[in-house]
Formats: sequence, structure tokens, C-alpha cells
Amino acid sequence: MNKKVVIIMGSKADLDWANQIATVLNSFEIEAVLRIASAHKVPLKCYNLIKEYEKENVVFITIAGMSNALSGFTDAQTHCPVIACPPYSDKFGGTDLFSSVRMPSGVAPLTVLSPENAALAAAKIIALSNEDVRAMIVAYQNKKRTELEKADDELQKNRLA
Ligand SMILES: Nc1c(C(=O)O)ncn1[C@@H]1O[C@H](COP(=O)(O)O)[C@@H](O)[C@H]1O
Repeated sequence: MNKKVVIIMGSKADLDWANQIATVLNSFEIEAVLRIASAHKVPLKCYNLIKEYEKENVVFITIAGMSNALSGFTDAQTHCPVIACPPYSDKFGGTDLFSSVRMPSGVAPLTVLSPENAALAAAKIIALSNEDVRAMIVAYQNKKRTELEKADDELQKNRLA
């Protein structure tokens, strides 16, 4: 598996969300390639991008708000893992999300809602064949544990004071 994640977003409106994912990937020393292509609007471009990058055995992260065609489209064209990370919207009671979670048979993008967690999921896939990334994930998880312990210690101290 290549130490590279290709983030395909459906619109430049998703760039901030993509950058949040890229920042976490970079903290694991994983290269993040950012591309804009919509399965709805430019399916041929989308297809060509997927075929170009899949030769490198990458993880794809797809960002598509509203009606998410991009994630299923991408997953169905490649052997590489695809993680859908649709941007948050509370419009229409958050119903956009349904277009990410119900896929036809044989189409299996994984949906992870938080940008940080989507990057972590991609890093874990890469870590299966990369010891350096594995060590960084273990360190990341230890840091989270330490933060939790510290928060509890402080809470107990403040309650006793
Ligand atoms: N869901 C999709 C797809 C797709 O699934 O192919 N292409 C664009 N979009 C999303 O529509 C929202 C508005 O897009 P526009 O800015 O083009 O109106 C964005 O969040 C985009 O990801």
C-alpha cells in the first residue's frame, strides 16, 4: 500500500473539509493529494482520476455533500479502499447522510463522518503494511489515553478542592 491518500471532493466548496482531513494525514506523514471531480457533473474526469491513482495502490477519501454519488461511483471502479467522509450539513434534518450509507450490492465505500477519524481510518489501512505509520498510530492513541487520564485527574482534583 502506498503512503498516499487521494482525496476527491465533489466541489471546491468542500475544500475546507478536505484540508482538515489532509492536516491529520500529514501528521502521520502521509501524503494527501487533493482533487476536485464530481460523479454527477464530470463522470469521465472522475473515472480517469480513479484509474490513474489506483495504479499506485492508494486509499481514496471521497467528500461529497448533498446527494453523494461520488463515493459509490469511486468504490465501484476500483480495488482500492474508499472512505466516504461527507461534509456535515443540518439542512433537511441531516437527511443528506442517507445517500452515503445505503449502497447497492458490490459497492462498499466505508463512511466515517469526522474528518479526523476518516484520516485515522485511512492511516490504519496504510499501517497494515507500513511500520512507521503503525508506530505513529500507537503514539496517537497513547496521547488520547493520556489526555483522558489527565482530564479525569483534574476533574477529581477540582472536585476535592
Ligand atoms: N455530492 C456531490 C457530487 C457527486 O456525488 O458526484 N458532486 C458534487 N457533490 C456535492 O454537492 C455539493 C454542492 O456542490 P456545488 O458546489 O457544485 O453546488 C458539494 O458538497 C459537492 O461535494
